[in-house]
Amino acid sequence: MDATGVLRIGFLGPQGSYTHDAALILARQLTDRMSLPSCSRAAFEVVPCETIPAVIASVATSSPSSGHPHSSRTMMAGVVPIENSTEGSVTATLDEFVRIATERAAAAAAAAANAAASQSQDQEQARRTSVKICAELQLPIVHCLVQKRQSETPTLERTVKRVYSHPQALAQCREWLARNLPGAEPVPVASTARAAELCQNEPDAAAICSERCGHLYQLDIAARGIQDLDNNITRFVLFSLQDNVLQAARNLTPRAVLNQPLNPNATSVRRTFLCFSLPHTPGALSDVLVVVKHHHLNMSKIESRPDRSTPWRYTFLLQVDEDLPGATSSDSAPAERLAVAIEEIRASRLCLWLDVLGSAQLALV
Ligand SMILES: O=C(O)C(=O)C[C@]1(C(=O)O)C=C[C@@H](O)C=C1
Repeated sequence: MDATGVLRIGFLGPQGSYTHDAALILARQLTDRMSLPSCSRAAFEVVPCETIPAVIASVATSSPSSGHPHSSRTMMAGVVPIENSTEGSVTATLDEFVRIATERAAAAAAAAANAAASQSQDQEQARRTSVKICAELQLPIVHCLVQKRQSETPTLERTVKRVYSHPQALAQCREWLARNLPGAEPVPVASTARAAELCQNEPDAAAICSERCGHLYQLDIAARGIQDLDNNITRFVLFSLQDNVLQAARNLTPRAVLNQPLNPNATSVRRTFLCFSLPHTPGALSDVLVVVKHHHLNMSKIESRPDRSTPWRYTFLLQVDEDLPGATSSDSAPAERLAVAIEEIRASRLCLWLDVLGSAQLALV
């Protein structure tokens, strides 16, 4: 909670974006966990930001560690999309987390070497130092084509010259657009809700967004379920640098369907997000992966992002799930195995640096 007792959570806005849906679900489930004994539920406020970097910056820079401990406008946490099952990674999100990990690693190296970094650098690094991913939510994504309300119902072909949406949403509907609106120009904008907002004033434009978003901006729903794959799911992550949020989120296994009773027998797995840089030597990546394998940890995703300081060099993001069906009962507890694996990678200096971006509990229903 901030000074006003309200949990403020930033999200990629404006209102009506899919990230808004995710932020509302996560905020409700998180505040249920944070409720004080005397009241039923802590209050929350979800706050729209214009871009993914802005969501992350709002959390990293308005925290108590930024020197404003009593600010009533503290952004306690943020929600951003990280991956879609059809189109893959949300690179803007990955690049922001890579930036945080890189700065944190540099700060740790400077502290270790007792380097005399300038004060302003220290402050900038300190702000981002403890941002951690702490929960993951997966939402089914069903896209609609929406248009400004019109009195008659003209055909799509004749009326739509431009289709606004977030690049991920345009890509998830690529085949539908080619089949149904071959003459319309796809126009990428910051979010699906921003797209809906834009086409409120443009009769010859359409937007791709959710049905809720179309209604929110009082638009006509011209077509429903236009994503190319029926099974279209986006993963969102909650992140924070506040101890009470990180603590409350620790065992949170967020569900997309709110009123669904929790299955008491559902098992859950802990997912940890690692980020590292490697020496440019043969076998460097495989040496790290061998450690993960030896400790019976399940690598669920690997991704490399360009290192912005040197062309053709990369930083790696690794997702490790602490449960593997092949692990035997004689193995130590999964969390312990992960800690040992990380320690081994660090002690053997297999990476130039390695940062733990955070962990999230996932329900296996
Ligand atoms: O534009 C939005 O509504 C978002 O919340 C972003 C986003 C994304 O980046 O993947 C979220 C879910 C869908 O996959 C499409 C767009």
